[in-house]
Amino acid sequence: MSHLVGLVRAVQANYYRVRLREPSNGVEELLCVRRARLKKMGQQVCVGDWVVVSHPDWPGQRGAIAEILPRRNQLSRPAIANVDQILLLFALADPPADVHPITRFLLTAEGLNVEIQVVFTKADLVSPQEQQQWRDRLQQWGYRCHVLSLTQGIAWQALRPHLANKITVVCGPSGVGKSSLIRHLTPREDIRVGAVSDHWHRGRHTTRHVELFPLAEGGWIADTPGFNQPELPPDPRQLAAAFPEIRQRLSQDQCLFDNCRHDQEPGCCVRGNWERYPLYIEYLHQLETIASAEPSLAKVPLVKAKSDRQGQQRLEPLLDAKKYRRRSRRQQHQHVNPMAEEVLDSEW
Ligand SMILES: Nc1nc2c(ncn2[C@@H]2O[C@H](COP(=O)(O)OP(=O)(O)OP(=O)(O)O)[C@@H](O)[C@H]2O)c(=O)[nH]1
Ligand SMILES: [Zn+2]
Repeated sequence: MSHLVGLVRAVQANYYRVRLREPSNGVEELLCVRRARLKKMGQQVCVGDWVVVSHPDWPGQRGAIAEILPRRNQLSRPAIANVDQILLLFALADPPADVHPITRFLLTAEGLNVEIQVVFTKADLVSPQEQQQWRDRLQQWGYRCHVLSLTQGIAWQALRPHLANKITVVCGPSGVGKSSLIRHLTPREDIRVGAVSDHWHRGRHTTRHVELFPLAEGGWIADTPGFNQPELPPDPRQLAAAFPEIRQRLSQDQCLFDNCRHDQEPGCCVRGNWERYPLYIEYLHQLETIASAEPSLAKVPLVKAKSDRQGQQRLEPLLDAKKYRRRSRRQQHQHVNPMAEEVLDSEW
């Protein structure tokens, strides 16, 4: 007997809305519960999971989830499995585009290890010059972006090929047009989930409800209402990897120290006058201050607090005995500039 396989589109209380891979008996979706065995094993079903459904009740359009197929990945906030890409949406105006929130969303998305699409909306509210400035800016940061207007119907259709046959999660600040874009992209659908029950509709509009909507070109898209205050990565050591500008510099050059924080260290190839460098430093210091106050994050300390001559506390990099040491003579010949060497000898 062939398995009945489907995609979990939405989770509400103890019910799972499952879109079947192939419609069966004239039914596309089943409202499912989770088999007791899964519950006993503590296996949570989440939106985006591919599942095996058993005990279909075709007239009632009900079923039970018997098995969760292996996940490729899983976002935790909101809980969505098998995500192919994050679509980051920002408005060019109303609310105005601002480097800080844009960077925080980018950092969060970078931490998820999935593809990133950057979209600027409300192009109708700014001049073509301003649109181009943001394009250029993002390009310098290492991202290509789409610029569109929903009210003027400009360019949003060009997004379609980038979404086809993928699970896309839309994130961005409040009011940038996330739900408007999803409404444009998804065909009006008649959700036929039987007598779906009050259970389902109650709480549908809670801010944290996550749902996958089918795209006309194939694939699925989800909004992330209520997740518009992204946090920085919890570990300062992950921060540098989330900046394409830093990745690019490190792919072409090397810092003197293996665990360089790219702050004040001698021989750092990352420090420079690129636009978001001051932002990197600001976030790094914020994270290090938090990490040094939280023992769990400070297992491998990165910084130590030291009083300077004026009695002011400041944070200094702590040297890892093995890693944070001078390079061998041979390596020094290849890389080190004499100034850095001098600082090394006198300070460390
Ligand atoms: N001028 C202009 N307004 C737009 C455009 N797209 C959306 N809007 C308007 O922007 C406002 C916010 O849009 P929403 O789709 O609710 O934004 P959202 O990102 O889902 O907001 P939250 O639900 O708060 O997260 C609405 O009044 C839309 O009509 C656009 O391209 N141009
Ligand atoms: Zn460095």
